[in-house]
Amino acid sequence: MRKFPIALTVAGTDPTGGAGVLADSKAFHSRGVYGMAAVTSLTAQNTRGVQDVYNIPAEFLERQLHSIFSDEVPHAMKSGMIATVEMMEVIMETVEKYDIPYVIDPVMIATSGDALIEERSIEFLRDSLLPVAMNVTPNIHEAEKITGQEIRGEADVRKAAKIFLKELGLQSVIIKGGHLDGDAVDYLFTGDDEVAVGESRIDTKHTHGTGCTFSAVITAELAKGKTMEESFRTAKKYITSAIKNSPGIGKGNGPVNHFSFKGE
Ligand SMILES: Nc1ncnc2c1ncn2[C@@H]1O[C@H](COP(=O)(O)OP(=O)(O)O)[C@@H](O)[C@H]1O
Ligand SMILES: Cc1ncc(COP(=O)(O)O)c(N)n1
Repeated sequence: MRKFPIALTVAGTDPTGGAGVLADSKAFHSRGVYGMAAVTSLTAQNTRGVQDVYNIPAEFLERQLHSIFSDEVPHAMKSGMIATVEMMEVIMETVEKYDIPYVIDPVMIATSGDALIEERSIEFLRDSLLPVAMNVTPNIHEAEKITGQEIRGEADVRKAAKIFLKELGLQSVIIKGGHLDGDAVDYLFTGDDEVAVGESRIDTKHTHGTGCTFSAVITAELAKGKTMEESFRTAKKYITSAIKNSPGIGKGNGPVNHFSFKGE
């Protein structure tokens, strides 16, 4: 393990701490990694939904990233909610300049169903941002939006993965099956290799911030120098435990528990 692994998240805020940069930094900390955060949007949201969004001007995101990278280059970074094309451009330039492992959680809508990014950003994400990433972690809805393929089961997941790897220029993709029927199975595709990890579905409404947390754990593990497959397996164990032991905060879809996973 690196002596001081550093992971960076570039994402929005959730003032109730369930999703976005707060969830990410809790996950980084819990995995023994020093966390940094550059904020893309401030949201007014809670476990019941998103009440308002304020997008940070792209120039100010650029300043945050300059402050970080001119001082210390993180070992890995992730992004979550990136509402505008202008912010995506800034992130793309940073990743190209510093060439660090970069995981995209292609956040589009919140668990509550509220839209978090502009529709035109999806095209830029697909055509320009994805190719600079090491990995992307779409849920089923996001994978459908990006690939234009309907995903009903495992065979469709494989077809979509092929598009990510062969047409969109990704080295690897993790398609999360949290929204499919049956067990919660996630799939890592790297070239011709496929690793599927499934856990029994937990009957709960407390899944706010699961996608954020999952990709943050992957990023933390990559920052330590772990492989993509090792990082994926750790993230799956972490999120399962975090959902199982959710603290039951709020009146809606509550957050997960960052204290519960004790594994290596
Ligand atoms: N009810 C559940 N029981 C167990 N695991 C779940 C459940 N819901 C989601 N997960 C897992 O949480 C992670 C986030 O997945 P998903 O809900 O698909 O993404 P998102 O939060 O981006 O919508 C995945 O590892 C998924 O398998
Ligand atoms: C700032 C921010 N980023 C991401 C999400 C999505 O998280 P989830 O889909 O798990 O609710 C969110 N609700 N808010």
